[in-house]
Amino acid sequence: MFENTLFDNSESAQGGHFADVILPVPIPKMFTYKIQKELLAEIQIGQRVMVHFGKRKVLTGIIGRVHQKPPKEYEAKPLLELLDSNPTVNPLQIKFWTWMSEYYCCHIGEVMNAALPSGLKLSSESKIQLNPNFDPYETKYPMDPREQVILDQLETKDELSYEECGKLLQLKSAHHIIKSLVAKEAVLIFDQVKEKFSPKIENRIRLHGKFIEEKAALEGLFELLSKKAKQEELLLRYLQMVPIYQKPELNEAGVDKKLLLETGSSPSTVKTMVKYGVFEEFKKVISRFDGLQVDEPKLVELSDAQDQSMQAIKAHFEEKQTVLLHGITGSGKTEIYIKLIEEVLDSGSQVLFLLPEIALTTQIVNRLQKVFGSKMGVFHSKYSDNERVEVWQGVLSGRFPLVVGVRSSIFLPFDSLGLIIVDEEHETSYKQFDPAPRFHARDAAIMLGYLHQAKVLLGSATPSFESYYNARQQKYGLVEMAHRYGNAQLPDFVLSDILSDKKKNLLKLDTTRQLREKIQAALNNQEQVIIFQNRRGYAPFVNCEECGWIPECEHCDVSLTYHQFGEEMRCHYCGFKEKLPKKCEACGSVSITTVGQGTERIEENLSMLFPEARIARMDMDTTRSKYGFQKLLENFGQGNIDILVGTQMVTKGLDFDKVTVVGIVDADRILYFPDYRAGERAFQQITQVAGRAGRREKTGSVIIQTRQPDNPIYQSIIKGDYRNFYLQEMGERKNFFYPPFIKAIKISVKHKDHNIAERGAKHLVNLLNSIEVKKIILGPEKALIGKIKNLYIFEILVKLDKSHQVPAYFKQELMRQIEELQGDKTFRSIRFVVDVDPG
Ligand SMILES: Nc1ncnc2c1ncn2[C@@H]1O[C@H](COP(=O)(O)OP(=O)(O)OP(=O)(O)O)[C@@H](O)[C@H]1O
Ligand SMILES: [Zn+2]
Repeated sequence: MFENTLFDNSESAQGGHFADVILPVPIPKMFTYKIQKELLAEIQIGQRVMVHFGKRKVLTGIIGRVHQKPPKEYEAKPLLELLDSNPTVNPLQIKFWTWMSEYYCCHIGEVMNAALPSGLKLSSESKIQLNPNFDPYETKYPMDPREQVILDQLETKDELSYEECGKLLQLKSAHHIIKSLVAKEAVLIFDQVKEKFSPKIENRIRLHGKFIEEKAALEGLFELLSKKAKQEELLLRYLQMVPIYQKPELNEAGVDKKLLLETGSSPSTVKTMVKYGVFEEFKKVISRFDGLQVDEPKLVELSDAQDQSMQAIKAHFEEKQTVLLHGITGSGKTEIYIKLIEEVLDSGSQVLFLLPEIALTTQIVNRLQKVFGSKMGVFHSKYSDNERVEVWQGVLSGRFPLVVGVRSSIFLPFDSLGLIIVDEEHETSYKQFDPAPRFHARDAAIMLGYLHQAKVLLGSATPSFESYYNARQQKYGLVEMAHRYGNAQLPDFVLSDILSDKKKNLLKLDTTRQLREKIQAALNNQEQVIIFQNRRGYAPFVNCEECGWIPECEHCDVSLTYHQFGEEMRCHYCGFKEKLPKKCEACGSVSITTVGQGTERIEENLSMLFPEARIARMDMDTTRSKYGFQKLLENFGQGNIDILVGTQMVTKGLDFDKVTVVGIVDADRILYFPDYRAGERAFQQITQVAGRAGRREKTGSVIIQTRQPDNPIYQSIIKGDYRNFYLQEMGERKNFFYPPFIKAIKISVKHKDHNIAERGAKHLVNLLNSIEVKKIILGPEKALIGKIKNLYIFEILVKLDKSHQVPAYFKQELMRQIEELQGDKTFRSIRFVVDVDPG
């Protein structure tokens, strides 16, 4: 049984076999449990087990190691139960988790927690409910008496926890009983913290079995119905949809009742035929991935430029693991991805296609779906846990050799990746900020590729400076595409001077004359407009005109954003809400005004300026629902919207024929962010949003509203001069010791007491200074937002020499020092948040 490479047989002591178990909790090590003799033959690395943790808790863990070394500090408890007969997690994944915990300074249990959908992590809090499909009189499975006890109980109670089931049966763990009930489709498991599972259920109709078994019965039926036209028609329709003469087995699954009714029969006809036993009606839980509409695949031929790029990528792959595809907006990178994916799938390997955010998935998923159909699993952040489990199982079973997903899809149980594509690799949403592991999915994907010996393709019109640097250093292959697909031209840029318009009285509701004229022209031609402003809400803050008082959040060091919808002020950091004050709380004046422009106000302004236009807004507030995005984008695509106003969500990946004008309301705001990356980000954001304009025949226009039209960065963007801009910025980064020339680690020290936080941070800096490696330590300094959710925050920035071993050694010492500090009574309750390669 122990062919597994991770099995360690080095030491054989008395006391039998032990398993080191990874538990989903933030503790430094794996916990060791004793393996009962009867489990020994079955146990494998990567299987899920249930174990006792602490006094009362039961948790699901993963077997990480099997050995014969009893733990020194405590007596090993026995495992409670094996949940899997085959491993849920493969050895490559355990290696990947281990790497991630070491690289990003966190615990492997935290990685496990992020990696496994909660549906796979049963705990004493997990619950079961009756499967809505279950009919005690119809089930084909016999139930054993203990199973019956649980089922009886569920007749009167909506739900039972694992613990309750155990008590009911007087068992330490009732898992095997529950497992069997799940297998018999009698119960469903759900996680208490998540909403209860509401399976997707379809009413279906099938012909009664007797007509399938005997042809004569069916002929008899036709005779019987020869005088009942409506019923006969329905029967014929059914036979058209389900060709039982050729394939009798198809009858079992029947057809969706809705579909059958759509062919024109009335519900009462169906009802009558069910009543007389011709048809059977039944319910079926259906997979969320069944029945996805797949259109006819569109055959796409690569252009010469695309073909050359594809050949160049393949040539680089001969020598290098990673290639950066730097292709301008609209150059047609997606079609190249598709061709590469096809080749890798044909060779029998798996492919992972990473996207930064769901906003992007809608259009690309549709495009990929047309080519790859049911081979493709989709994994995004708005999916419910059950859908995640379904994708997980689909990867495990081989149903989905291709997965398109957001950053957490790097954790799926791939075992033979051949290619990983990271689209829009510069995107900041690849970085997870909270909670740990604070990983960057692009960087993690490169490690994942290395573990699988898979190729990694990074794609972007505006590569991150890190990737471009690596490409110029020859670490990655570099392929560049400088022209748009077809005859499409890059858009024309207009730098529209806000101050000069203001002087001339041409500024109306914060729009310059040029922006208004361009929008009007687009509307006249039935073209579409995208307006970008990276602030949601109505106004970024509220202000007393007399004394300058600004309402702030009670729990955070930030001003409250005014949202017109709901007429309230909200904190974007903690969710705190308050009504708009009628009077100033400082001086009592009633002259309260809203200042600045969020997307809500821009939408309102535009509707006053262009009353005939159909305007919609796309930001976090309008896309909360699962299909919020999709609906908005569909509407926009169908031409039901003339102007789309939005936050960074509108800047990425969108590919619509009719967009000819893009307006950037306040470009300067993007530039003046106190961060060494502000320039890089501004270049990326503005280039990306501009890239949505004029992607077909007609050349688009981009209007950048600014107070400083002479700022050289705008010139670089307009000229599309990425390389020069990069070289300039990199000069500064080198001089001032910023990544990629050094490795950065940010440590945030948080506590509800300002003093303790500051003292703890100072103390840590002293300890870190004594670590003997080449480094610069900055801080502690009060964070830019000094308090969030009632915790004061001090930050320490460490800049490390990148040479071999230095960062690894430093991180190890850092974690040790933090652990030691937390041993001190004063500092015990401090939260230390370590962020490696901070965003
Ligand atoms: N070989 C081809 N045949 C037909 N149409 C193509 C081909 N290649 C690209 N296109 C079309 O050109 C447009 C731009 O391509 P695509 O969206 O792949 O660009 P991109 O490089 O991903 O741009 P961005 O970085 O802006 O997202 C799309 O509408 C796409 O359908
Ligand atoms: Zn707050």
